[in-house]
Amino acid sequence: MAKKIHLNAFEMNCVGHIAHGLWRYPGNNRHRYTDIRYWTELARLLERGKFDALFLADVLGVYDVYKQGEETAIREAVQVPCNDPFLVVPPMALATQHLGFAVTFSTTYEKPFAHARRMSTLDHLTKGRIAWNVVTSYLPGAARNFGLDGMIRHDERYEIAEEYLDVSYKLWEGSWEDGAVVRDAERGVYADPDKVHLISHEGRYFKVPGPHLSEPSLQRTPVIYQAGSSARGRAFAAKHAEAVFLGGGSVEALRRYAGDIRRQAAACGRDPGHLKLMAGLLAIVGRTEEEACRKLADYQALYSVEGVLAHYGGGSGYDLSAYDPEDVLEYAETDHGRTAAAQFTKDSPRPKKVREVVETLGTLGGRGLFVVGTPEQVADKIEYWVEETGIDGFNVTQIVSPDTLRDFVELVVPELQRRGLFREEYEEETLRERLFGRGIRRLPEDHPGAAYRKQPTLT
Ligand SMILES: Cc1cc2nc3c(=O)[nH]c(=O)nc-3n(C[C@H](O)[C@H](O)[C@H](O)COP(=O)(O)O)c2cc1C
Repeated sequence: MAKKIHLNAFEMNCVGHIAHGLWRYPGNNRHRYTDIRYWTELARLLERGKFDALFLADVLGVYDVYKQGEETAIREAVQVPCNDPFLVVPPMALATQHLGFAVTFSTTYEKPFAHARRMSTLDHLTKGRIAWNVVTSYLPGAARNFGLDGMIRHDERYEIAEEYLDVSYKLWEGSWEDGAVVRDAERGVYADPDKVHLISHEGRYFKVPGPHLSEPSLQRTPVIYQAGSSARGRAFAAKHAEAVFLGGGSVEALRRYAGDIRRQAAACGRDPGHLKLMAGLLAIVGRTEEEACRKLADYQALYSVEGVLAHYGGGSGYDLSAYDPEDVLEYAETDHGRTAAAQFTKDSPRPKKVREVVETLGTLGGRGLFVVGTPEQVADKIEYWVEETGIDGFNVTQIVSPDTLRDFVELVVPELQRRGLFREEYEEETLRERLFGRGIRRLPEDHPGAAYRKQPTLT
C-alpha cells in the first residue's frame, strides 16, 4: 500500500514570511495577520484539507546582515513586523477539532520553566494537539534583544538546547505522577502531594527545583519538532525529534540529511520509524498548466530580490551585497544557520558564483522543493520526492494567503487521496497519534524523555 504522507502548512505570524514582496499582490490577505479571524479562517481551511498541523515559524530579532543594517528587512517586511506565534493557537484550537499546531520556540534566550508551563497549558487547551518546533535561533539581533553582545556560538546553542530539553522532560514527564490529581471533594484533596515531585535539576545552564506547575496534559511532552540540519542540528534531531523540518534545497541534500538522521537515531537506540521527516514545499497549482504558469508569472513579477537577500543574509550570515558577483561563494563557518550557509556552497553539486546564487534566490522556488502545474502534476512530483528522498511529508508554504493553501486543499489533496497517499478523514485524537498511530499519545519508550517517567521519586 502507498505510504500515507503528512502535511503541515508552513506559516508565520507576520506579513512577509517567505514570499517576500508578495504582500503587494492584489487580494493577498497577509496584512490581516493581526486580525484573529485571519487565523481561525486559515485553521478551518486546513482542517477541511485534513492537514496534520499548522507549523508556525518564529524569530526574535530583525534581519540585519544584508547591507549591514535592518533597513531592507523593515522596508520589505522580511519577518518584521512579526507577532508572537503562541497567542494565535487558542482561537484556532477553538475553531477546529483535529488540526495540530507546531509552534517555534528558541531554547537560547528564555528559561525552560515558564516555557514548560506554556506548552502544558496549550496541550490542555488543544486537547493534545500541540507540538514544539525546537530552534536555537540564528539572528544577532535576537541575542542583543536578550541582553547579549552577540550570538552564543552555534554548537554551544545546541548544548544549551540539550539541557533545556532535559529540564523540560523532567517537568513534563517526571514531576506529576498519573493519578496525582484526585479531586476528592469529601476529603478536600485536589491533588496527592506524595505524587507531585520536585525535579531538583542543577546543571551547567539551568537550576530548576520544580515541581511543574501544570497537571499532566494528554500528551505530557508536546510533539517535539526540530528544524536545523547542520551536523550538530542533525545529531540533536536524531536524539530528541519526533518530527524534523529538514533544510536543504535539493533532492540529494534531503536524501543525505534524512538518511543521516535515521542512522543516528538508530545509534541512539531509537526506532527510526519514530521520526517523521518533512521538507519545505512551494506549490503553485492551477486547474490547467496555463493557469498555474500565469500565477507563477504574476507572483514572480512582485517577488522581492532585496527581501530574499535580506532573509538569506540573516539565515546564513552571508551579506551578498558585499561580494563581487563574479566571486565563487565559498562556505565560511558562521554562527548563523549552517543549513542555509551550506545550501549554495557545501551542498551545491558545483561551485556557484555569487551572481548565480542571487539569481537562484531571486527566483520563486529557488530555495527548495518547487512545483508549478495541475493537481496531477503536483501529486506526481510529491510522489517522486517522497520516493527519491525517503521523507514522510511536507511543510507547504503559503505564497498568497489564503489562495495558495486553498488551491492545495481543493485541488491537490483530493488527488493525493485518490492515489491513497493522504488521509480522507481524521482518525486520531492527539497530534502524536496522528503521526505515529492510534493510542500513541505519549513519548515512546525509546525516546530520552521517557526515561524520566521511570526515574524513582525525585524529591
Ligand atoms: C527548514 C528550517 C526551518 C527553520 N526555521 C526556523 C525558525 O522558524 N526560527 C529559528 O529561529 N530558526 C529556524 N531554523 C534554524 C534552526 O532551527 C536553528 O535556529 C539553528 O540556529 C540553525 O540551525 P542549523 O545551523 O542546524 O541549520 C530553521 C532551520 C531550517 C533548516
